[in-house]
Amino acid sequence: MGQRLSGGRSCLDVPGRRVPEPPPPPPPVRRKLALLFAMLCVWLYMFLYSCAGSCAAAPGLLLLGSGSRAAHAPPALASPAGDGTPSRQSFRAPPATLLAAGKEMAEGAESQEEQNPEAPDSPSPISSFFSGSGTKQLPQAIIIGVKKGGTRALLEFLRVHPDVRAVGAEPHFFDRSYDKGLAWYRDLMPRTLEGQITMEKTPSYFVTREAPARISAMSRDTKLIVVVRDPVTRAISDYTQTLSKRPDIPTFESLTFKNRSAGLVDTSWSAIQIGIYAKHLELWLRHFPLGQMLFVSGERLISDPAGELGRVQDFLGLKRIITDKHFYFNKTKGFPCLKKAEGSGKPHCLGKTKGRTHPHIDREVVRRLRDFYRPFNRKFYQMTGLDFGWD
Ligand SMILES: Nc1ncnc2c1ncn2[C@@H]1O[C@H](COP(=O)(O)OS(=O)(=O)O)[C@@H](OP(=O)(O)O)[C@H]1O
Repeated sequence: MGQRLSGGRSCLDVPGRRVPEPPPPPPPVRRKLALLFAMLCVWLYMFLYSCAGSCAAAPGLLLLGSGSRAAHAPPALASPAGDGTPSRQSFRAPPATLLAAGKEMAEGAESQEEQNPEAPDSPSPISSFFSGSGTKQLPQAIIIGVKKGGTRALLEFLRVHPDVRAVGAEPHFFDRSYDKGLAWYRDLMPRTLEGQITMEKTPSYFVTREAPARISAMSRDTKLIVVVRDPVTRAISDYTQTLSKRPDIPTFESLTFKNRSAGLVDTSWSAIQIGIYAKHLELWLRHFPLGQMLFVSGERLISDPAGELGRVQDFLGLKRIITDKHFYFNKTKGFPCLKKAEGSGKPHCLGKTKGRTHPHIDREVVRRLRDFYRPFNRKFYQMTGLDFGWD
């Protein structure tokens, strides 16, 4: 008698013969497996595609999928053609004029930020994996100043954001290399995906007479960030930097005055001139509305980095991803540091050239300088609508 596999009669039921090997899984099961496999492939592809930009900027895979690109895209800067060609271009210009000139001995070599290890252009392994994706865009946001304000700290902190891609070194395009043209400038930029913001920082732009018109010619929509710091401390910081390179320069006290007994401050010394923020800001306001500029407190960037970063992310139209969870206070360094740096994912403080010990400055000179800056500071508070509390 034939064996029955199921309750009903089967055409395989042959009387007197054994049932052959069990048949392969019925077609619906195989189809389901194939469908599952296909879905897995599609999901994997979408996952890799969506994280391409985020991974490239994020400290590690922990931030994957946290991107907010499309929802927080900045105003488009790209040309109507979408190839990043700016709508208004300006090529071949004479060299820019530094407003803050003079006292050559205590200037010059220090007009450029020292090469520092926290400003790598070399991408992380993940970034390298995705380096072929995206296109190079002109920056939509620039940290234009001020020198010694805390500009490197701000950029390094911002780079943690998956939607921010920034060039590591200072390009100095709008002050020193403008004649090289916008195509040259754009080529310095990292690749970005749609919705990611391209940024750079060059603090000397804030005191470069030609910079406002030139940036506006690139794009009137460029967002400008200025990190400001008490101009007296800033001047001492500036001097300290120069002193570290040229220990033979005159004292801060002697460089500060044209005539010390008369109390006449030397405004031609760049260390002094850069801190007259109201005067520089006037030039920018001829080309940009105030609302397109964000003033970051250099002091609060140290005391409350997450708070200042919150303001910056809002200004850039970014989701608030960088929070106090990203920072810790390093007692040895005496500054906030990143728990996970962009690229390495390891704890990271800024290098030795940031956070130097300042030399002692005669109290009377500091007092005179405070008196000198007070009216300019007040004007600056008035213009920006922000009281930085330096007086
Ligand atoms: N987190 C953190 N770590 C280290 N340093 C910090 C940080 N936040 C702000 N700062 C302050 O940044 C000052 C240097 O400013 P900049 O980066 O704008 O300098 S530069 O113009 O690019 O040379 C630097 O000035 P000095 O202290 O005078 O060296 C620092 O006070």
